[in-house]
Amino acid sequence: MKVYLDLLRDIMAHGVDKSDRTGTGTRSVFARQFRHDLSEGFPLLTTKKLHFKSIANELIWFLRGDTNTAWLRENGVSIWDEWATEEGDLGPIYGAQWRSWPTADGGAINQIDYVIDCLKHKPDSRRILFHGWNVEYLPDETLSPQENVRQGKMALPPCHLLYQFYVANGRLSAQLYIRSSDSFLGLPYNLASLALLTHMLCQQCELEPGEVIISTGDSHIYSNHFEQVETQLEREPRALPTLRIKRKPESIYDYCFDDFELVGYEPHAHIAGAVAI
Ligand SMILES: Nc1nc(=O)c2c([nH]1)NC[C@@H]1CN(c3ccc(C(=O)N[C@@H](CCC(=O)O)C(=O)O)cc3)CN21
Ligand SMILES: O=c1ccn([C@H]2C[C@H](O)[C@@H](COP(=O)(O)O)O2)c(=O)[nH]1
Repeated sequence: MKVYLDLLRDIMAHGVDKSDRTGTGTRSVFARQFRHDLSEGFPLLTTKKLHFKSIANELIWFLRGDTNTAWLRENGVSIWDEWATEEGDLGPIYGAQWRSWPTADGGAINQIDYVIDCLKHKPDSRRILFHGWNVEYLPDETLSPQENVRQGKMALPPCHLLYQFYVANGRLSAQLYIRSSDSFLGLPYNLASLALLTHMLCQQCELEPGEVIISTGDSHIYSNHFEQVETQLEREPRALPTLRIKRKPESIYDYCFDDFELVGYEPHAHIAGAVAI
């Protein structure tokens, strides 16, 4: 993933050192974009080993509309634990907004159903998107994630916000806007997750995978990840794996981790880095 490594180089070389909410400190640039053609392989980093199980299960969990960590924990994923209440609640984060964006009359809108319907019946639409930034439920930054959840707010405001889809010549492309991007830890997850979602939508809607495009707002590297980033930049990228989906589930909501197989994933060793809370 040269495009990803180029972004890391760009941030290290041109970034401004800024303070941040977590008190860690970041080096940051604003507004970047990179793209990857899915016919060239599945965009899972090879310059460090990624835990694909966490990535796939997090996406399945979002699609379930789930916002409690219990299901994630049962499925071996701990990446959301630090922000959850003792009961595992995270407030109305991603899954809630994707699957049941609340309406003024007490109803809910399933934005994923809307996207699938567009892809099947109106693929030329310029309105094929879903959004997570529901301002009514954004947290109060002066309170902890857990206090926000207890007040009915999100534990964290969404980072990967806006997913837009585009069909041309039977190929589905997807662009994701990430307002704030932890480029060492979060971004590799966001990229692989976007690619996986695109593959799933292709299978469900009988389309071929096109490009994935990531556009980032505040694109940062935390100061306690600089060393890890340097290590990664010294490594030679390897061939990307390919994704095989072993069966066609009945709907986008029926995938499980075992449906996916990564063929030829031979990354460099994992590089640990602390997550800023
Ligand atoms: N600072 C920060 N960065 C993020 O990327 C992030 C947040 N906060 N808060 C909410 C979610 C949770 N996400 C996370 C949280 C932790 C890891 C992480 O520690 N990943 C390790 C492996 C951990 C594992 O798979 O169990 C890694 O090396 O990738 C990744 C994404 C993405 N988000
Ligand atoms: O999917 C995700 C979720 C979170 N992040 C990162 C981006 C920031 O480093 C933090 C969120 O802090 P804010 O102060 O709310 O921006 O989490 C990510 O990169 N990807």
